[in-house]
Amino acid sequence: MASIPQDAIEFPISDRVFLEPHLPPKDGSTRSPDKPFTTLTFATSLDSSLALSPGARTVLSGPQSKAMTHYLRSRHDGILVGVGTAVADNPGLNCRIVGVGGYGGSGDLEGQPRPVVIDPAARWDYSEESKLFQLCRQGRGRAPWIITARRDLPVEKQALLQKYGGRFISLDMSVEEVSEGGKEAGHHRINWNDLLVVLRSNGLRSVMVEGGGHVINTLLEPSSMPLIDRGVVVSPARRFDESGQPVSAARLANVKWYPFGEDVVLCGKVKV
Ligand SMILES: NC(=O)C1=CN([C@@H]2O[C@H](COP(=O)(O)OP(=O)(O)OC[C@H]3O[C@@H](n4cnc5c(N)ncnc54)[C@H](O)[C@@H]3O)[C@@H](O)[C@H]2O)C=CC1
Ligand SMILES: Nc1nc(O)c(N)c(N[C@@H]2O[C@H](COP(=O)(O)O)[C@@H](O)[C@H]2O)n1
Repeated sequence: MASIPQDAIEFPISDRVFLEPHLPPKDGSTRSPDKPFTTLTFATSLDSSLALSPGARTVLSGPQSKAMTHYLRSRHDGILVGVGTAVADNPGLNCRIVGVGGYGGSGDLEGQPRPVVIDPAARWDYSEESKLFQLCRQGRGRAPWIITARRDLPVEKQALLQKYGGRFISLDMSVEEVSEGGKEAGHHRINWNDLLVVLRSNGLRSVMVEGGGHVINTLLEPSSMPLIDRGVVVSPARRFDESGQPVSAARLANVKWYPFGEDVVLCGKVKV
């Protein structure tokens, strides 16, 4: 057996049982033939925050639920975050569970998910020192795919990605005009259906969406929420019924709560 890095995490078999009904089927089958099984997962504090302040890397999960996150990662082909999270957290986006590739498993990257970063304007200023690429060099993680609307991609950025087996994937996105501090600005808006189709056509049979806030809130909008197979809710935009009364933005079916170390884990099926 290959040596196991010191940051490897154990996730006991007994703790895996409750998660199984919420996970992508092991045979790779999906509800829809052209899209991956999509799980939305994130940690939230009692006051419903993802982080202490916008863009601050914040550890909310206790050790057991962090281990659960890593186990979930091992069960998905891809992990998706927005560029806000990539910039704020400098994340590894790999899986540290003992037995996956790079953590005592086979020498290759078996069980290691593909990081996917939504970065419409290609603003993420990654380098050789970014944690993701350090892990690639150590054989403990895969290089990211970056989903972008930009066509004129910087050559050096492309070269660095390619060196580690990552790449940019171009996707058409609409641009929304918004007013920011009195100034007009254009914000890209991804079509989640298109994105999932592209990820499936690139070989991902399952995707775990981790955050951050903008990613979660747009995925939970009524038009894209049906694309989620499993997940929970944080703070999506308000919805109103025909008479203008506010209605809850998302509800879950088959809800299960599991006390887990110092945290509580909520799993469910998004009810459309
Ligand atoms: N507690 C948790 O489980 C997690 C917490 N976080 C936290 O979330 C914070 C980052 O959240 P945000 O700033 O909201 O950043 P984000 O990670 O949601 O990224 C936002 C950016 O990604 C792109 N993007 C996202 N959704 C898009 C869409 N539908 N269409 C087009 N482009 C899109 C845009 O460029 C946007 O500016 C950080 O503090 C991070 O630590 C992040 C992941 C998980
Ligand atoms: N499960 C979970 N709990 C928290 O408290 C978190 N802040 C996060 N964040 C997500 O994990 C990424 C960082 O971890 P790695 O370096 O990849 O191990 C971060 O980017 C968020 O996606 N998750």
